[in-house]
Amino acid sequence: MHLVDDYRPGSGFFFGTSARSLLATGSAVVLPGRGGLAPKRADTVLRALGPDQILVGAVPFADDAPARLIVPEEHRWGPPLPPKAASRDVTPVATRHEPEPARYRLAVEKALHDIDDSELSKVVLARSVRITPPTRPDIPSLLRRLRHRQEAGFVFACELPDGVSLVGGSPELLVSRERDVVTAFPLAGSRPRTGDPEVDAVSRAELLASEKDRREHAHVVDTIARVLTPYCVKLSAPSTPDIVATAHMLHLGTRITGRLADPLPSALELASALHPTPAVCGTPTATAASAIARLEEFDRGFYSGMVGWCDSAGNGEWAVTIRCAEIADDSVRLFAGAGIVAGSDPDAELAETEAKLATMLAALGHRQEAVAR
Ligand SMILES: C=C(O[C@H]1C=CC=C(C(=O)O)[C@@H]1O)C(=O)O
Repeated sequence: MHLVDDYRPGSGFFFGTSARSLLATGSAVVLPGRGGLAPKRADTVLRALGPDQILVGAVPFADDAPARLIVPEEHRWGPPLPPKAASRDVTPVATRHEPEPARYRLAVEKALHDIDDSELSKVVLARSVRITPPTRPDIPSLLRRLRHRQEAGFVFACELPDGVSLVGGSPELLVSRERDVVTAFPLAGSRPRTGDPEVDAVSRAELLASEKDRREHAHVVDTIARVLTPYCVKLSAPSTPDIVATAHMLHLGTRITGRLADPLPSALELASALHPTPAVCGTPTATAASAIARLEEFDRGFYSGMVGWCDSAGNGEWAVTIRCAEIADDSVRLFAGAGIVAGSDPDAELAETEAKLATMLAALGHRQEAVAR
């Protein structure tokens, strides 16, 4: 028995790292407010919290979409969630794409023109896939299987209005704050991981040597450093990225750490100052956000937002809401995106989003039917 087994669909929240797990239930306070505004208002709520109270939830990608931030009735911390391998009987599943893969490719081509013709340097273009599983997935089992594919990252579940559960296994830390120490660990620049050690060794080397991927990565590191600098007395980041591996992907990643100045901002204030980073939006942010609104054909919802917790002292952890799905009674909607910069190849970006979608699909026990291009 793990505390995840007490997760209550309808009113639960779970956030697990490799160090510990957090389970929250009920809602003493539901914060009003849309996307970007909700975390700003939350600061007043944070200051009014009792010493044992926390705030948990998820913020969507778009500034004008409603956030889901709550003060739960109760919460418990526990040991890390033990991983569980998915069943070996992986079944193919019919998928509905938004947009169709060929249109996604076209959107990448249009983004490449925008990058040539305007101040846009990077834009993250996403796609969504809807599947209809025979029964609604059981959240504790799904979280255990996601943990198996994401041992170093974050697994989360958050109940949204209208009976929808947001569930995912994200490899990316947006920001954490513990006393006066702030950490961000942005990822950008990717290759699919095959599981064949020789092929993956070549991909790792290629990724580290790729000028295009290093540029795509640098946009995120530079922006995060620029946003965090005014809050810090000291901030450092290695000049060369590392490789962060998940079950399905290899990413370039850079751990950024800093010492915060007084008065200490809360983890939520830092997260909302950073969101949306160029790992999910682009550079410059406003130009990339309008390119996304023009080129993507679906509503991102909570995908590419942030999910996490913050306590009354302002400590907390917020992950980037990727490798996730919105689960409803009759369907499951998965999301994945890829960063586009000058030199990106539309076919490779489409393949990258497919590999990213495999994280959730495999945890759900499925694989996608071959995608027609
Ligand atoms: C936007 C996603 O991934 C981000 C995180 C890691 C690598 C990324 C990339 O290489 O494009 C993306 O920036 C996603 O998984 O949907």
